[in-house]
Amino acid sequence: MSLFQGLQFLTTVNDLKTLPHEGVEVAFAGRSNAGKSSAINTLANITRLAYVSKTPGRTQHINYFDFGNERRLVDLPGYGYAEVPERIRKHWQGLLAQYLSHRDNLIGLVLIMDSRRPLTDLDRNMLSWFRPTGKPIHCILTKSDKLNNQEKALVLRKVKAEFADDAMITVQLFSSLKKQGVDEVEQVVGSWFTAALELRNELDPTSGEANS
Ligand SMILES: Nc1nc2c(ncn2[C@@H]2O[C@H](COP(=O)(O)OP(=O)(O)OP(=O)(O)O)[C@@H](O)[C@H]2O)c(=O)[nH]1
Ligand SMILES: [Mg+2]
Repeated sequence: MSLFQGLQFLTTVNDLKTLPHEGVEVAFAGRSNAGKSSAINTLANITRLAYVSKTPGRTQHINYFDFGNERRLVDLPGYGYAEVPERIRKHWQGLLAQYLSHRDNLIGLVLIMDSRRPLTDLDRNMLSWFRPTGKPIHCILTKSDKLNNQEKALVLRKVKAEFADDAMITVQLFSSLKKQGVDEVEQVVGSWFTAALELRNELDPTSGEANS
């Protein structure tokens, strides 16, 4: 069975103090309405695993999903939604900064961006908090079904060029609508988990059963 096919909802948390202690996790971050929840549903091949809404700013919690073997996916609250009151926006910004820069369980960041407007200032904030950790980042340019082939090639080239000097950052196009790009996400995220679990087994050979 492919990695995402076994994905199940685990829990919802509202602050950093209640994050699970165990497991390794990959976080999905992105502007509100960029298509995070849709991407998670498409990857898992389940229509209503993560909540998709036409109203931006819907995901205002940290949702945990489980792949099995203590591997988790974290759906972070979308940022940049203007209708959210300033005080709440500040709160989540601070929380995201803390989470991305200090969370030990986190092994990689999937940054979801609308392929029509990637790398906004807020996306760059996320990158600036996470890049110092040295952990890998995979940029997913969503809603690629809205672009023609030439536009797709152009945006892919543009975003790749931004990070040409950083081997820890990879980029791909994705469409939840057309289910395009699923294999590539699987391959990248799968390789992160494999590397993390191998490292854990090297450090603690008694944890080997978690890698079966
Ligand atoms: N055409 C097209 N529309 C998409 C795609 N992915 C998401 N959408 C639409 O974009 C809107 C937002 O999608 P969500 O998945 O809820 O976005 P989100 O990033 O989870 O948003 P928040 O929860 O507010 O942070 C919905 O109307 C989706 O149907 C895609 O690949 N193609
Ligand atoms: Mg969402």
